[in-house]
Amino acid sequence: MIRFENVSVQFDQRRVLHDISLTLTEKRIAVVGANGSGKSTFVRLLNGLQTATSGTVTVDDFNPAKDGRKLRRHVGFVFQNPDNQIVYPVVEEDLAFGLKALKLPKDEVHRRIDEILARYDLTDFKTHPSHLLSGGQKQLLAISGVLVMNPRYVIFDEPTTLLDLRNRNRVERAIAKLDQTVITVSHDLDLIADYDRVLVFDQGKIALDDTPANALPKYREMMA
Ligand SMILES: Nc1ncnc2c1ncn2[C@@H]1O[C@H](COP(=O)(O)OP(=O)(O)OP(=O)(O)O)[C@@H](O)[C@H]1O
Repeated sequence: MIRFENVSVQFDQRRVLHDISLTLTEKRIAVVGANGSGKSTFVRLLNGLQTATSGTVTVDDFNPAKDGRKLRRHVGFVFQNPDNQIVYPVVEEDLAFGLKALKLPKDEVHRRIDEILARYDLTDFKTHPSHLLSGGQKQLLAISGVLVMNPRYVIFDEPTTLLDLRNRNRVERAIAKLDQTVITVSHDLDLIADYDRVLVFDQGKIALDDTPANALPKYREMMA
């Protein structure tokens, strides 16, 4: 369970999140809103990439402000641009990178890597240079690098923005199949149309908190 209690975030003199209080228990939660409304700041609070200026964030038994390292294994984060996420020059090395910190037996490391490559049709690219993958394959590799760690939550920050329609659809299907709790920031409203809950951000506050069926038509009106 995720809980925000009176959470605000301020950069210099500017408040970008205002006194957010909520509890998240749903399996698929979408975060939408205009550019600069605070969506990324909100989700970055969930794995300690961002700390609250005031208030408390709790993710299960973790306090992201204090348990950053442990929490990053519990809460995986997929960035918009996979180039910011893929750090090693060869596909299998990139997947092994995070796993090293878990100190797993070698055969378990290989098993997890082979399983995730197979899941996303990347097996043939196991020993390929990561930077030569297509944009869609890179995004799937970035997702694989997060999932191979078996996180409890996966956050996607605009996962389809840079993709063509075919790869967008692949990523949509990949997200839909996940067992984890998923929190997705997106401007792609079709991507989140069947989610359980939508949080609509407006100038650092939650303007709407509802099902997609109720929230999205109102959001479209807000943006008209
Ligand atoms: N590290 C930072 N230092 C200063 N200002 C920041 C920082 N991070 C974000 N901001 C500012 O906070 C506000 C909210 O940014 P945020 O990235 O959370 O918005 P967003 O809703 O995710 O926007 P977008 O849809 O454009 O990605 C913006 O005005 C942004 O410029």
